[in-house]
Amino acid sequence: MNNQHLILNNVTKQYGTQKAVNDVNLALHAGECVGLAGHNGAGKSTMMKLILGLIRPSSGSITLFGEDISRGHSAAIRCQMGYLPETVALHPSLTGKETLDFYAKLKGTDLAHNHALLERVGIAQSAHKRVGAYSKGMRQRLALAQALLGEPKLLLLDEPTTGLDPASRQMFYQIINELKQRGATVLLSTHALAELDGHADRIVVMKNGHKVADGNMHELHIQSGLPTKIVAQLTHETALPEHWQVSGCLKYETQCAETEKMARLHELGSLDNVAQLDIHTPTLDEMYAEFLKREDV
Ligand SMILES: Nc1ncnc2c1ncn2[C@@H]1O[C@H](COP(=O)(O)OP(=O)(O)OP(=O)(O)O)[C@@H](O)[C@H]1O
Repeated sequence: MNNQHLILNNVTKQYGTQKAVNDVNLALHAGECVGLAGHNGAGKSTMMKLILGLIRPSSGSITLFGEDISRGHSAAIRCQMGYLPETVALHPSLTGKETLDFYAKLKGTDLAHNHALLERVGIAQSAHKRVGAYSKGMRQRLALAQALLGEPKLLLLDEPTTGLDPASRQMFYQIINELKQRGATVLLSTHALAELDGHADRIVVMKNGHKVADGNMHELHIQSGLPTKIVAQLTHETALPEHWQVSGCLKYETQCAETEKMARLHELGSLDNVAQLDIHTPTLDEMYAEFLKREDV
């Protein structure tokens, strides 16, 4: 069975002379959480709007759940999607429950599930409070509940954790995990890159409308070309190749491409020779900075 929920095939979206999304290819699979990173204006929101069918591609095609949606979505496809926009405008005089009921009616989902949904995002006790009296975190939780209506198979979240406290972020990623386990696909854009480590299965980096990197942490490390640093404290004097530099008493360090790491470790010989070993891989922020330095786009 094809587990690709979404396929973007050479998708470009042009406004006048500017290409907000430029020849992007992307496939998202069932049960996958993909982080979408990029500076302001990189094309992240435009990509989400294209997937949602709010705008149409200037060229290229988009396939969602096996259906070509480049010229519009069917109602059946729309029901399988959930969207949390970057800025959520909720009516301040409605209560949390009334707000969710309103969106459920729009989406045609069963209102009977709404209380459980409010419980799931942790605001059931404030269900009858006016949204105008909610904190920013509570409003974001309510907006997330709205996006979860009807158990969507594809969830698009535009900077969902901005302004959330650590406990709310944790709850948020817990819900994403549950969705993934049920086979849903999550595409999440963020500026808080470090947060994606451990939560996103893959990260896509956008620059000036182009996709400049795509992969899991290990693949991004290889794509970035940044070195891995290995520091070894040995138990006794050992002859090592000259790319190992002395950095202390019986302490050696070397830098190499990620793909050479295992070969370098083998050079240390038996593990009995090694008292301590530290392997430093670049952080996601360092890799991201490296991708954005590239001048080819
Ligand atoms: N409707 C529009 N008309 C003209 N230009 C647009 C339109 N929408 C987006 N753009 C341009 O397309 C580029 C990409 O914008 P987009 O909103 O997709 O970026 P983004 O990565 O989501 O940025 P941010 O992180 O600031 O939300 C920007 O240069 C923007 O000015």
